[in-house]
Amino acid sequence: MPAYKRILLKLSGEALMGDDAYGINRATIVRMVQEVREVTQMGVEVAVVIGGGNIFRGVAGGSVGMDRATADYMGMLATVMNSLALADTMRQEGMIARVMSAIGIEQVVEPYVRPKALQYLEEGKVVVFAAGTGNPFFTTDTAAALRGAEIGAEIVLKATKVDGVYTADPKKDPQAKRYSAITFDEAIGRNLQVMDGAAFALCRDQKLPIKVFSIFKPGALKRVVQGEDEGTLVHV
Ligand SMILES: Nc1ncnc2c1ncn2[C@@H]1O[C@H](COP(=O)(O)OP(=O)(O)OP(=O)(O)O)[C@@H](O)[C@H]1O
Ligand SMILES: O=c1ccn([C@@H]2O[C@H](COP(=O)(O)O)[C@@H](O)[C@H]2O)c(=O)[nH]1
Repeated sequence: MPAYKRILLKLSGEALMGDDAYGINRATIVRMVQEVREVTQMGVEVAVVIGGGNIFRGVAGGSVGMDRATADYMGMLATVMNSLALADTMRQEGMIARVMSAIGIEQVVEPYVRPKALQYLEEGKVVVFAAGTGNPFFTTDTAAALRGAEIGAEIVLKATKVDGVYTADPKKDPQAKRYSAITFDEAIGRNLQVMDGAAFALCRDQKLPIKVFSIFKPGALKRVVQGEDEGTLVHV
């Protein structure tokens, strides 16, 4: 029995690489999609935001001398590519998905129109929100918070490379301890970098909880959706 009727799932772009150095690993994207399918089969309405870190990060482009806003637009276009790959894999796995872009690219995908997105969700289609917020200087974490709030999702699920929120970055500090739950104020106050501050602040203001869990752990998404103890809950 699912604990939620509608979720916003934020999928790590970087995780799409699997063991490759760059791009989209076929086996990885298929496995991710199969996990999403399991959840849709439980009757949960699923909207997805996928990152672009496997292809391009604006902040990295900016740091090597590119104009930051231009680099960020390239990052947003990277998320469009990932979204197309995700929706196509969903189609191959027997699901119906629609990609909606926050930046105009109409020959490729339809634009984001909130009522249309709501209609798709009510019809049981998976909606993939591409191009982040459509604005530079943001990330897809903030896009997930924004779209999650707009569509009335009950929770934002951040499926990432680590299995929760830690006292420090667990990839850098082996002594870091995982929280099973943490408030938004604490996460913001401690400057925990697992998600950007804008995303935390938006979810806090909208009282939209976030669950952070590992995208690499088989069955973790299903357990989260069933309300089981998995990852870290960030709450008001
Ligand atoms: N306090 C913390 N707790 C957990 N993870 C942290 C913390 N601080 C930093 N991190 C890092 O944050 C990363 C997750 O955020 P990030 O935005 O980089 O990934 P993503 O959303 O999975 O990727 P993408 O941007 O490609 O979609 C983790 O891989 C982890 O190393
Ligand atoms: O609203 C947004 C979302 C993303 N970007 C740019 O895209 C890249 C990739 O997104 P990640 O969340 O880092 O995976 C990001 O680094 C930004 O450069 C953006 O500008 N606005």
